[in-house]
Amino acid sequence: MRTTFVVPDDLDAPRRGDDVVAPGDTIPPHNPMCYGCGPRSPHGLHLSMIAGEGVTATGELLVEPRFEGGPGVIHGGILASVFDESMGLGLMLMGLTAVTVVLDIDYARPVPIGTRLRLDARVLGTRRRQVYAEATATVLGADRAAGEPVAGAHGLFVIVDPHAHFGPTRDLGQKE
Ligand SMILES: CCCCCCCCCCCC(=O)SCCNC(=O)CCNC(=O)[C@H](O)C(C)(C)COP(=O)(O)OP(=O)(O)OC[C@H]1O[C@@H](n2cnc3c(N)ncnc32)[C@H](O)[C@@H]1OP(=O)(O)O
Repeated sequence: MRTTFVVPDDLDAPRRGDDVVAPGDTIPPHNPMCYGCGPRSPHGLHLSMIAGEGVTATGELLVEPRFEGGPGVIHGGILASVFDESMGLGLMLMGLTAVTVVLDIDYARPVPIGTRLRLDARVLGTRRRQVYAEATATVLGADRAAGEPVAGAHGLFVIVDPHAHFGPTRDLGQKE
């Protein structure tokens, strides 16, 4: 996967939080109305990720017709949202809240509607409040050479205090 994103070479190793879900368990949505992971979001992606070992997570996404961009293929912005959320859920395994400040997507192949994608996300490391993560999307059930990713992403997230960060906007959120 080609990328122009530069990952610093002096990152601290990511540490899994103490009170987070075990490997093999579903990472809970951080907000039921979240467009990415919220089960109650009316038009959302309803993305779900499973915790892996360390600070890694995997998930699947069926590319539904409502995700169409170019004729018969996924919209690039939808795929960007999928990557943003899959990395965001993955880094919750560190037991902290962080928000995206940089999202970098590499679109390697068109992704047809009806495709089932496997998502692999992992935190690469941290530097002070910065958290670097990456993710890939691979076609499930395809005979594409050795499961080569069709797209990849890097994200830079910044750790925030959730009460301070979301306090001013919390009342604007959709009510369930
Ligand atoms: C309830 C559960 C919810 C859980 C929520 C989980 C969500 C998961 C999935 C969805 C994720 C999203 O889409 S989040 C939505 C989209 N993102 C946002 O709305 C974020 C908007 N941005 C911000 O609010 C602000 O930039 C902050 C709070 C993130 C940072 O501002 P700040 O607190 O003033 O901190 P600041 O000093 O600027 O930056 C901290 C460090 O990060 C670096 N830094 C900051 N921005 C950048 C940048 N663009 N590129 C490089 N580096 C950067 C700085 O150099 C600094 O490094 P150094 O000095 O340490 O070296």
